[in-house]
Amino acid sequence: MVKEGDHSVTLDLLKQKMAEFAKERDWGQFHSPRNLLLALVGEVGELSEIFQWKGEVPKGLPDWKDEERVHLGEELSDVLLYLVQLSDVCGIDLGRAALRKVELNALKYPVSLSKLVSSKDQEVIANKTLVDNSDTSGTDGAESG
Ligand SMILES: Nc1ccn([C@H]2C[C@H](O)[C@@H](COP(=O)(O)OP(=O)(O)OP(=O)(O)O)O2)c(=O)n1
Repeated sequence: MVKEGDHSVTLDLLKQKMAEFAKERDWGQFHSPRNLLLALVGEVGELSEIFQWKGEVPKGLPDWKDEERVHLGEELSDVLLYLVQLSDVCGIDLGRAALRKVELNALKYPVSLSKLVSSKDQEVIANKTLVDNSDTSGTDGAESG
């Protein structure tokens, strides 16, 4: 049984456990990349429902009941477990890929740059991807720099 603060939980362990889970039930036949992606998206929907209509909630969720926290942990886990399985059947080493992405992010958004610009511009940089990908032409088009 996993105890609180147990640092032995790794992506590899989760990958092994989920592969075992699927094998024991002969569910590998259903775990195609597309099916796992759809299951993942479904769980993201369930995760979203927890926050739906609540308005903004403070970090740490100070006012949440224990059972709400447990539920949140379960939905976060479902998302992670499907993501781990999706990566596995696609032959992607998720840990390595994520670590590489962390390094790429650091190159793309250098600390030196964030210290040069105002906090308003930092917000713009942090949301740049969202703005770039948004379809709305009504944004104020604010640019950093
Ligand atoms: N074919 C399947 C079915 C389930 N799971 C695993 C991954 C998730 O961690 C969890 C998802 O189970 P459910 O589909 O029962 O979803 P919930 O646990 O969210 O239940 P519910 O949708 O009833 O709230 O079980 C899996 O790997 N492969």
